[in-house]
Amino acid sequence: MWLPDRLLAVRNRVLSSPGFQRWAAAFPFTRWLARRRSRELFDIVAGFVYSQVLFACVQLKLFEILAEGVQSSGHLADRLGLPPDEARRLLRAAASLRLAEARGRDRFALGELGAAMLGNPGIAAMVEHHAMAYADLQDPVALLRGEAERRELLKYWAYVGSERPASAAEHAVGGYTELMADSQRLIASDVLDAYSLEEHHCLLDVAGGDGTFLVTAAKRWPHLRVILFDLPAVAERARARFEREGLADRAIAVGGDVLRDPLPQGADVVSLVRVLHDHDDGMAQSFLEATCHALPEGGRLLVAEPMSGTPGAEPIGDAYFGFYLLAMGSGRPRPPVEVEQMLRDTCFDQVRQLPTRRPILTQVMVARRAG
Ligand SMILES: C[S@@+](CC[C@H](N)C(=O)[O-])C[C@H]1O[C@@H](n2cnc3c(N)ncnc32)[C@H](O)[C@@H]1O
Repeated sequence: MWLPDRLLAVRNRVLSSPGFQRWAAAFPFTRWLARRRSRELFDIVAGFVYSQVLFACVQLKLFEILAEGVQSSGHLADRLGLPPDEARRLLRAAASLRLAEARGRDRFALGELGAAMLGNPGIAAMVEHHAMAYADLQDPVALLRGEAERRELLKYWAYVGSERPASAAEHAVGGYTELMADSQRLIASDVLDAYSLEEHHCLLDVAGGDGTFLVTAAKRWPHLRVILFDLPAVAERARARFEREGLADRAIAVGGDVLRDPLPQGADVVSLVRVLHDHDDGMAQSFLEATCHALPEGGRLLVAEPMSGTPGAEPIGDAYFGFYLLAMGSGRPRPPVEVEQMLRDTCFDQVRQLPTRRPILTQVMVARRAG
């Protein structure tokens, strides 16, 4: 065995020995580390229960109620429609997770994380739709083996596994399009802070959802024309959005299927935001090839999505998106080096990864359309 592997095996043998664990928990210099390790492990063990506490808070609109001010648990029980003891149980659980905050013996206020939830309504929408993801993830081994029976997310994401996604009706795309729009608000500004469109004249957002990303870009750069391409029922929503935002003179929405229809011409920069990781390798490559045909030589491609192995956000890319996309039935988070290779294998060069404010939300890569 290679020396580092042998050392790793020794470390793991020591860490898993009950005698060592007892000693480390008692010894003053290792006690803090032992406590941190056991807390980290317990957080993983209990993660589902923590999520369900949050789910209950969101469903009962606890954060909105607490935002009105400090209240007694009895008063909160009435407002939440819960028996007093169970309201207290929920409030204490929420306080332990910093979603709420205990004030005195029996009064509660909004906690730090509850306040952050209120500021980002997209997170609450995500929490509510997780009911489907968790139903699908009930038997992860069956999912990994391709033997799972329940597939709620597959129905929710109407385009996944569909032969003719372009024929998806409005009611089939409405749910996921709204969910994406809610979370896109957080992402768009980080992406556009990482890459300025000042020097570009026309941005084509492929699979751009309801246009939230393009609206943010168009408002930031008043000279910029923007084109959205998505499935017809989704593009229709974007068209209405552009009109509502007063952008109809420089924003258009085109409906179609990236894999069958030509993309609109005329853009000098194309974006794929949270698109590649949604698709298995062959399909993701086809999306990239379509963008090659839409861009002139020297045009730029922006790829923005959470990626595998992001320092400080490893569990988001690899555990959360890895298993979410498994349950959805398509795609996988890729490390930047793989995304770069896919870009080079199509028509792109000068691939660069750009730093983003919150890599936990998205990574950004920019590449040049080669000749
Ligand atoms: C995960 S969402 C991302 C939406 C948006 N870019 C964002 O980040 O909010 C993926 C988008 O791809 C679109 N899409 C999926 N397959 C497509 C296809 N074959 N042609 C065109 N759009 C497609 C979906 O309708 C959806 O809007």
